[in-house]
Amino acid sequence: MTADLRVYLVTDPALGGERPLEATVEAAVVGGVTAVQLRHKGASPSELFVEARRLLQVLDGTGVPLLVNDSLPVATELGLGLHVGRADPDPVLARQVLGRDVVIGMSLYGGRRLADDERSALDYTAVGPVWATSTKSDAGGAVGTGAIGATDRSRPVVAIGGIDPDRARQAVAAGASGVAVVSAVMAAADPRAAAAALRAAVDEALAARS
Ligand SMILES: Cc1ncc(COP(=O)(O)OP(=O)(O)O)c(N)n1
Ligand SMILES: Cc1ncsc1CCOP(=O)(O)O
Ligand SMILES: [Mg+2]
Repeated sequence: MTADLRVYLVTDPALGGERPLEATVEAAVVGGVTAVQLRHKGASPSELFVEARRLLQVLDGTGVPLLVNDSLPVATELGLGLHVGRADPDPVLARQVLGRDVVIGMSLYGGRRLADDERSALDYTAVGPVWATSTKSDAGGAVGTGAIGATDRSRPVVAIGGIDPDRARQAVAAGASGVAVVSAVMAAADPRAAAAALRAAVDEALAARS
């Protein structure tokens, strides 16, 4: 499936204070987020189901796809896209289970190349952390924008890790199709404005590239 990944919001329940998750996502979509991933490490499948259903309501009619992090059962049950990493479900199996109509992406670490079957299963890959981040404690050190160009580019590449609008511009200039952000939107006082600033930066950098 072709996905618009220009500004890809990855959620984190630990950020945003008292503000409900749905309120942040709704504002971020108004601001210009083009894809949303429900990421809630440590949540039980039933918690993920509840949260995903709420986010589906928020996204209904917007055209913005919802993915879930790590959980093939939740993606399968609710017809969501899926993001997987190193120790997660195999994307080739996930594609067989989920079909062609949802977005599937995978984190690529250490310059790993894609096998042919992975390439055809995946809609995008993610590289990071491009800049240092405190959002994911096991993310490792910053890999820098050079890693974007060095990543297998047979699928669209999304940059993640420490992204703000200025860095979003740099990531796109280095070859990314879009940026994935957690704290820049989830922890923002005004998530709509934060998303709009990121979207403007990405669109500007994409236009400058073409
Ligand atoms: C868009 C995007 N990029 C990278 C990740 C990280 O995935 P992973 O390496 O599996 O780590 P966890 O998110 O599961 O902690 C992501 N979720 N989304
Ligand atoms: C989930 C994930 N994967 C690599 S870095 C990261 C966290 C990025 O969070 P932030 O945008 O707050 O730096
Ligand atoms: Mg994972």
